[in-house]
Amino acid sequence: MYTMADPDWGVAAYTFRNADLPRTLTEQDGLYTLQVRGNGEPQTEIVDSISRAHPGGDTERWLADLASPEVALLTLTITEAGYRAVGDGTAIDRVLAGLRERHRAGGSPIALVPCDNLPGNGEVLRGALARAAQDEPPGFRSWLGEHVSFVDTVVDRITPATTQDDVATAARLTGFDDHAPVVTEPFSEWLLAGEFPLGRPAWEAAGARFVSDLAAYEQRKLWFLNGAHTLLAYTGPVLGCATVDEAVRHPTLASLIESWWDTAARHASLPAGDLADYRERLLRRFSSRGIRHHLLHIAVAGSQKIPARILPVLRAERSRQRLPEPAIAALAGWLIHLRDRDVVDPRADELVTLARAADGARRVLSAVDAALADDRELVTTVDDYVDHLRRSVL
Ligand SMILES: NC(=O)c1ccc[n+]([C@@H]2O[C@H](COP(=O)([O-])OP(=O)(O)OC[C@H]3O[C@@H](n4cnc5c(N)ncnc54)[C@H](O)[C@@H]3O)[C@@H](O)[C@H]2O)c1
Ligand SMILES: O=P(O)(O)OC[C@@H](O)[C@@H](O)[C@H](O)[C@H](O)CO
Repeated sequence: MYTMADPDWGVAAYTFRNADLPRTLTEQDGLYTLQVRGNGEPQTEIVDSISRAHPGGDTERWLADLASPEVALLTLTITEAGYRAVGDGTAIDRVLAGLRERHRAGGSPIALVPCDNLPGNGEVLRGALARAAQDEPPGFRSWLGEHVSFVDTVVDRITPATTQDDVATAARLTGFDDHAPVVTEPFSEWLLAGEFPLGRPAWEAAGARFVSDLAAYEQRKLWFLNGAHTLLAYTGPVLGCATVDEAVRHPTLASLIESWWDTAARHASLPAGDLADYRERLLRRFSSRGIRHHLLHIAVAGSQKIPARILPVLRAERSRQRLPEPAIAALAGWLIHLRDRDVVDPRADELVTLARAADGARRVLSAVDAALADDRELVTTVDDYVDHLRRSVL
């Protein structure tokens, strides 16, 4: 959507696992409908920035694109877990293969732009590629260090998975029989920090902002938005809520969210006025009836999200001897999820076994933070909160 603001640029899009989506997009000339849903009738826009769409398995094409000096940058949206996966066929492995090809073909510089919800996502990607490249020849490794730029980003726009109803609505609104529409909210923020050695689209024409340091914005978004989503994703289903908008209307969860934001605000870096505006707007965004954002879709890969979103605030509170209820609730809800649900997480097997042990709270905490696992008062409180949450259902 941002790239559409600059007609000089286009996107060659690759999926990782999904072979149907590139086929669908190719059949409709790369066009798709963006359905923006506020509280009234959805607004629609046809996005035309995808020039080509390919399945990730099209290795020859991928390597040729990455080798081409016409390609100035690569954005990645591969989930938090995608940066952690190592070995053949992983996203990091494929990016490294592409960069190797680029180096061989003359070594034009390139910017890598990760768009996943991780603190310091540019640095996370740099670290993952450096680890994957440790046995590569020194010439290639020094090229990676000197000619590949890592751009930090914060992407802030709630965009749930597309449903069959969304497909039907898109067709009704536009007359275009689109099989790959995207539903989103009116709010949109994209912040970036880093260098683009071969240039970039004029994304600022569509509202992107380029800043020198993203840390405070990352913290605001990951703690306030994603932290609240994580809290709701693990507690909401226990209390019978299926979506974010249902959860923020549930009195217990609504008060947990407010309490989470009060707690996070005590430790956040941005000025209080900025945080107050952000949370006021967040409440409206979460309450929107136009967006059906399923909690169980958000409740994946807790092991990658809780350490970045909940634990920094919890540690800061524990250092002041406080036991913040919303952070305890998030951990208790996560334990219940690990015990009762089908768990999707790169550490699922390990975590499910730990959670189902007699001292599950301590063991699960030890898998994400050894010091917190030694905090007996915290562990007991999480255990008690599991019972409290379960009793709340009756
Ligand atoms: N949807 C949103 O509201 C939103 C907003 C801001 C940021 N994000 C970030 O984008 C990420 C993806 O969200 P989405 O809504 O597009 O999800 P999605 O499920 O629609 O897409 C995830 C994509 O990542 C790929 N993937 C999954 N696991 C992977 C792995 N281990 N390695 C490589 N690729 C993998 C999938 O094949 C798929 O193409 C989120 O995890 C989040 O960090 C999402
Ligand atoms: O899988 P996650 O938790 O990183 O993301 C799920 C949602 O919280 C997320 O997609 C938000 O909608 C998004 O981060 C809003 O900008």
